[in-house]
Amino acid sequence: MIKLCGFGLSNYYNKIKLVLLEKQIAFSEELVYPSQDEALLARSPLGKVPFIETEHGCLSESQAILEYLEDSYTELPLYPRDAFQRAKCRELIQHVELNVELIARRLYKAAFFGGTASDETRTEVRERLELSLKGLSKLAKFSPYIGGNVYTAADSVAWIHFGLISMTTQKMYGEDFIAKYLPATADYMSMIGKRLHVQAVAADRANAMAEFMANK
Ligand SMILES: N[C@@H](CCC(=O)N[C@@H](CS)C(=O)NCC(=O)O)C(=O)O
Repeated sequence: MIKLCGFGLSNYYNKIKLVLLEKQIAFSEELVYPSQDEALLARSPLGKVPFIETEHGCLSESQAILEYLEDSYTELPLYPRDAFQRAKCRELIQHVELNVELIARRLYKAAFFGGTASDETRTEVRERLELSLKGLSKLAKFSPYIGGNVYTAADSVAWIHFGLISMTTQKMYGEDFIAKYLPATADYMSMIGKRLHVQAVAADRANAMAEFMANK
């Protein structure tokens, strides 16, 4: 059985958890926090989460994990069948993660964990986020799903990251950039939020947050 390793506040961990649930793949979970411990580095080379344990060995990087799950468990596909549409789905995921989430990530410490961000960082992140979100607004369809009329892996990814990015920009700039540049996300997020497995992930994440706050 697949073992998913990481912690419930991690957006990339929750991305894979949601994919496992949507594809109805049996899995167990192991609570693992990122670190540079040798024991962890042997399982995840940068000490990051998530990673999964499979019968073949460990696998890190959430997108490699998602594609492994998609290739190995074909019954409930999360990518379209058509090659071009599959590529469009991957294109959306790449834009959300590389051009938006990874940029916003530079502010997470300052926004949520008592860190600081210089004025230069704040300005640079703002400019890059605004450009990227304008670009994403040209790609995202929200009709009603992000890539069109079928729920795909890109929706699992978008739902997970959009919420966190909204909170980050509200905290850092007093403005929700996701709502500003992707206004259709208001209806979209509440529609996706009604899905059974999305609700399960959201509930587990809320518990993880309560635990984190209690131990702060
Ligand atoms: N590209 C990685 C990103 C994973 C990632 O950044 N995970 C965070 C937790 S959400 C982490 O482990 N951070 C610790 C670190 O950067 O050292 C993936 O898609 O799996």
